[in-house]
Amino acid sequence: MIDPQLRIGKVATARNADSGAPSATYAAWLNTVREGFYQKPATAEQLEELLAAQLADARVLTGVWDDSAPGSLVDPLVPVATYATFSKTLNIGAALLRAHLVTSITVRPTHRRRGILRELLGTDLARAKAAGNPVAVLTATEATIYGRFGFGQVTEQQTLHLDVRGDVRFHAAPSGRVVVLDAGKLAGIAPGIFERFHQNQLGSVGRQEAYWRYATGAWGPEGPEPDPTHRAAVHLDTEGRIDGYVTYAFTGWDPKPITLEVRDLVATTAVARRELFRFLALHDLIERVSYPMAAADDPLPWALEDPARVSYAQRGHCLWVRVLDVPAAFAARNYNGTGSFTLRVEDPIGLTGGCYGFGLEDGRATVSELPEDTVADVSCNVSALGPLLLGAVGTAELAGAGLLDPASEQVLATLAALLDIPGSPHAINEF
Ligand SMILES: CC(=O)SCCNC(=O)CCNC(=O)[C@H](O)C(C)(C)COP(=O)(O)OP(=O)(O)OC[C@H]1O[C@@H](n2cnc3c(N)ncnc32)[C@H](O)[C@@H]1OP(=O)(O)O
Repeated sequence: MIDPQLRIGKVATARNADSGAPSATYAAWLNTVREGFYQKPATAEQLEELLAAQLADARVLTGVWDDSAPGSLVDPLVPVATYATFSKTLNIGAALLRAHLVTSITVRPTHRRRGILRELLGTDLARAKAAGNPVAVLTATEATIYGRFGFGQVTEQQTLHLDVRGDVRFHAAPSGRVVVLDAGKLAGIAPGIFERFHQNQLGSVGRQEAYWRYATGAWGPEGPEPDPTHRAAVHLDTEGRIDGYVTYAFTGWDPKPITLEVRDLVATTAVARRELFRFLALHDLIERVSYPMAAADDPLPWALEDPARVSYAQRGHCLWVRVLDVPAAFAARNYNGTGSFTLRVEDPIGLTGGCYGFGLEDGRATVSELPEDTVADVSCNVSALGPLLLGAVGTAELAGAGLLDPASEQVLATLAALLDIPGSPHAINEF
């Protein structure tokens, strides 16, 4: 429960009836989010852009207002906390699972540690479960916040630096061709290429509208305004079909090394990805290509005669997954072969706790809730279910980390044989 003078409500995205402009309530909400992440207030043009993008995402916006604040000092439209959600899909290997995306959480310093986040997230996750979402996902600012709410980290990201001084040699001969194009042309290309990537990449999350605006350079790193430094190229396969794109920018002659920064790189095949990196490496006068969304096990070094040209920085957590419906989520993933086991889940906020029976046949599962007093083969906290669902790490590693508690070594070996499937989850977006 939060303080009684705090009022939680939805923020209408409806436009002002007379002017058609974003409403004052929306503007106050949005600028509170921006303040929470230390961004400048949005201009009228930026507000318009951001509202249009959030409408395209069909976001549900929530605010918390403190009615006890002195009216002479504070605009009553300005909330003390913000919260937003929208709906996309999460690739769990065998299926795209409907996912409840949580974002834009801010609580003003004057109202922190009074349970506002707990109230907003707890209520929202219960609603998301009731609405039939098997999972909720978010990207977190700090790794220590969301485990207590049942989220588990499933992907990492790091910045890849490719030293492109001299001749960068690849093992494979060039394949297909790369075409540099006006970034505006990506409006009709980027969503389809990403969708093909998303269908095949374990851990990928559907992208919000903002990504298509970034792709064309209509939005830049500084926010929703055109970015004249933005460049784009596509890769065409040997049949002339577009199978990947990259957007990038020159970051200036200082500081050194002189860098070409990748804004986004989406490839539907390993060859397209390799060829887009080859294209980036071919730029004269550039010393380094930098790519911020590399996976923990990025394959690029394997493509190079000199893998030591690749180095990494800023490794950190990216995607966090919270299972809301164990039977629905786990019946949708792949397994190895045939077998059975029982799993007990502890859920401190009471959404998924209980005992579940897994019946596996030829790699597919039927998962059902069992009586509370069932003896379980393995038990875990709900926060281990995200990594378990996506195979973010092996079952033995999860147990070794203290996140999974098997009844015996034999049970662990059986679980590893059934659950450990090839592939590592990776997401190339933030939200
Ligand atoms: C998905 C996203 O939007 S990620 C972005 C999150 N937002 C930010 O980082 C912006 C700056 N930070 C904030 O606005 C706030 O400090 C928030 C949102 C992180 C926390 O909001 P609060 O209302 O203060 O959290 P609340 O009081 O409900 O705390 C809930 C629990 O989380 C813990 N917690 C809160 N913030 C943090 C933190 N930064 N690090 C670790 N634990 C935290 C609290 O200790 C509490 O734990 P407990 O209930 O187990 O004792």
